[in-house]
Amino acid sequence: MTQIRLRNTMSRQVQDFAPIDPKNVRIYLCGPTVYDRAHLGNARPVVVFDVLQRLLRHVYGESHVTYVRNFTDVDDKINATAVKRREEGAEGTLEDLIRARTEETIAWYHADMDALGAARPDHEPRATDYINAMIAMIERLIEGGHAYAAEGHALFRVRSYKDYGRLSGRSVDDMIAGARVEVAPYKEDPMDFVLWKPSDDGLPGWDSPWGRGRPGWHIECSAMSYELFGDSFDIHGGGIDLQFPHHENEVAQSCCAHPHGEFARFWLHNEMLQVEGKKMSKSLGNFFTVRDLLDEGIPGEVIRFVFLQTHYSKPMDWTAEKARQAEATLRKWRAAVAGIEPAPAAAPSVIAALADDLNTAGAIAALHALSDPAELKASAQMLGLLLEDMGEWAEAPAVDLSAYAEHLADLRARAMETKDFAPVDAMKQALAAAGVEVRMSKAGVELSLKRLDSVKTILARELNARVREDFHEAEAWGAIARAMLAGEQASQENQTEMLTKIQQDFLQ
Ligand SMILES: Nc1ncnc2c1ncn2[C@@H]1O[C@H](COP(=O)(O)OP(=O)(O)OP(=O)(O)O)[C@@H](O)[C@H]1O
Ligand SMILES: [Zn+2]
Repeated sequence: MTQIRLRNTMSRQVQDFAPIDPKNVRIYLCGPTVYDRAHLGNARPVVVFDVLQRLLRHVYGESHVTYVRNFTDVDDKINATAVKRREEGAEGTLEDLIRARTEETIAWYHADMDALGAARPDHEPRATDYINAMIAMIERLIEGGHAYAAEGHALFRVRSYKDYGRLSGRSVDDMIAGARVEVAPYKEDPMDFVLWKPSDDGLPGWDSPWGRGRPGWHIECSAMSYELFGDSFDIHGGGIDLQFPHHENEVAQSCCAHPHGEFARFWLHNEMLQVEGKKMSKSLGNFFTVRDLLDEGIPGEVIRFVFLQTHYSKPMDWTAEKARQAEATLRKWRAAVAGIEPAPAAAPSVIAALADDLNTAGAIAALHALSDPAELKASAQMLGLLLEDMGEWAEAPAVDLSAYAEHLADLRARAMETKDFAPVDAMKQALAAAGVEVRMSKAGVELSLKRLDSVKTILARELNARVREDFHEAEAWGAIARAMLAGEQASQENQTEMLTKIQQDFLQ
């Protein structure tokens, strides 16, 4: 049997993975708070853990894995949207409006993650369906001296758990010194965190021994994983941004409520999708959604491929160039495997890479080396690529390069007379920069396409060159753009319209 090795955040080491019960390997992934569309960063854990569950099913058997990903549907931001809708005249109670908002967001989430080829988990528990389990867990914590009630709240007594800080490698005293804790009059200690808090009238709440209120975020995952998995399970995952405090607090709650269990044996954290060195996040506002990319015509499979080219433990950026290259590779592979049945087994090289702490980049490199299309298909499917139901792609735009070649040949003929080769050089450079490979010899001009930037990008470069008063370069970009537009059979009118629009955009 393949030995899977995984980096365990708890031990900070890559360890051999052995499930508690090989007939039921259990993974829990912290899911989204369903108040809005998922941004691209939110999709990274989904893709990473989708590959992990595929690998586990491959090794332990299709039906021997239980994959759980929750929906957090108790949240101030959800409430705020519902309140706003009610103020705008929407009908129904606040509960109805909240439910409508979460249903809507869950449907978007499913559609977006389906488009990335991520299999739906076996269970998708919603926090609001587990309130009683959360209350029961808090009561156990209070009985055990690990929590206390104060002013309508229930709080976890952090000093009662000696291993607090082990997962994130922080000491309680450092945390206090760093003052990253909220001081509140009802807390015994500033480190203590909320298990239950009162709800204002007019906001959703549930009756509890501490009054009408709602659960804190951390207790949700502890209670839902306990209900579905019991006191010990195999792998707990999420983004590295959740390591502290969310996961640290989950460990404290679960281990204190069920001291005979181990809670999660392995902790796996994916690094962040970044934008210019910063985490993509709603709060920083530096985000775009998965839907934005899909609407731009970027297939979900391309998004998945781009994610998998970086190891999950490394930060990464999204770039248009990465997407372009991923698309080119996938087009090539899709053509190679069209109509072919996948081989019965994936290539050992691909499995070996994945088993080595989910080395997805290594697995992709191994895919490139496969020559049998049936094996390529079976192996790519291990990564959730080349799946049957990912839909047809639009044809790649056929680009006729003859117009460019003719233009370049004309320029060269003219340069032979004038002895001014600057226009030829400018055109060659522009073509290369736009993604066209140029070879010129006595016999003629030979062009081949590696990729081609959009007309809009090219026209922006033309304007840029004009602003710099580099007229040869500007002329070269202009020639490329005209040839492209002609290739796309844009009417003369369209060309002018497009040019004007782009000039306006550019000059803003
Ligand atoms: N930039 C990112 N890169 C990778 N994973 C991320 C990123 N941002 C959030 N995640 C992960 O997405 C999952 C869902 O998180 P959650 O719903 O709490 O995010 P959010 O609150 O909408 O995001 P934000 O962090 O932008 O406020 C979590 O596992 C989280 O770790
Ligand atoms: Zn969680």
